Amino acid sequence: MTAQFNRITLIGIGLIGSSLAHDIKRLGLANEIVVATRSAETLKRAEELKLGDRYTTSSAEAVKDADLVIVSVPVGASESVAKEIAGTLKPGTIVTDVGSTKASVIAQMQPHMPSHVHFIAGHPIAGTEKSGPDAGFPGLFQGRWCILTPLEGTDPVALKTLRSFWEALGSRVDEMDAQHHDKVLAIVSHLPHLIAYNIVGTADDLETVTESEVIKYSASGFRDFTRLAASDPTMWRDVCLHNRDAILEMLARFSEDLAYLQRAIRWGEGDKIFELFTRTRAIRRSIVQAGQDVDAPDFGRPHPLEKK
Ligand SMILES: NC(=O)C1=CN([C@@H]2O[C@H](COP(=O)(O)OP(=O)(O)OC[C@H]3O[C@@H](n4cnc5c(N)ncnc54)[C@H](O)[C@@H]3O)[C@@H](O)[C@H]2O)C=CC1
Ligand SMILES: O=C(O)C(=O)Cc1ccc(O)cc1
Repeated sequence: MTAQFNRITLIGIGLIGSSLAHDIKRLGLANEIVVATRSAETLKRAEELKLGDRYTTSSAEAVKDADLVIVSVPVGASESVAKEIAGTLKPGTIVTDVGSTKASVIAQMQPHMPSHVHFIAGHPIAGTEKSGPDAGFPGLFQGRWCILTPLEGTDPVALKTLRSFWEALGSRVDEMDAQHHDKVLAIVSHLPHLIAYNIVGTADDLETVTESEVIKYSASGFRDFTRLAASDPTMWRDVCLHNRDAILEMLARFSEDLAYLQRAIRWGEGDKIFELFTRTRAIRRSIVQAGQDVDAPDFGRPHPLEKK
């Protein structure tokens, strides 16, 4: 089978970049993978893991002659990468990213992109709490959604090519505008991470319960939060700063709803508590029914209700 791309350049080779490298190699999607990252130490590790065919700390060098460039760095580093690569991109290259926020990444990158390339921002809704080149694994994107946020005037052929790249990795692809993406992700991903960071921080600050008791008796509820709260601090600091408005809106809603629950508990309003818990239980059922329960043993297989 012929490769979909001759040369794919991966800028940033942490969890997402290295997972992409594993799959591009495994599925033969490129004749050559070029790996670029800022630190020489990370680059050396990527080479030891045989994630690419060529390695460089110069992003400008790495993108020369690339057909597809995928930027997988913390969202706050997007502008510096865009500036670095702008001068060496060849005509027709598709430039994309995987950042967890989209409006800010577009604002940082788009102005620097020469008119002869196709810049289309994207976000695979797949990951773990781990980071770095050792954290990646083949199959991360299988059965998961990838959201593309094309702009007015985005070339439909380039969009189709990028879509089929993600589909080749086993992802399902949706398109939406960047602002809407940022709102949706603020509630389904960013707020849960902030709640996790906060609850684990609260437990850490308690004077009347010791740290060893928290660890010893942590039922799965708390344990699930500690997994999310172990996520990369640089990445999540950047998400907070670069999806500020949507996150603040969701935090305000969350605080109001928490106050409602607090009041119901204070006044012994069992019916209100019961009604809320019944409603939320149904959401979990819908996730399972939609084939989005990633912990299920058959996750990633095409869902029977999904039209191919
Ligand atoms: N971790 C996750 O579960 C997911 C992360 N994302 C997004 O993917 C992007 C990458 O995240 P991870 O791979 O998890 O992070 P990571 O921390 O594992 O890797 C980041 C990589 O970027 C490199 N880097 C940082 N600044 C750079 C710069 N200025 N120039 C070149 N390389 C630079 C680092 O050396 C490292 O190789 C982030 O934007 C994140 O929001 C998207 C989906 C899931
Ligand atoms: O580890 C988890 O549960 C995640 O939620 C991973 C994740 C983190 C950030 C994203 O933008 C998308 C997915």
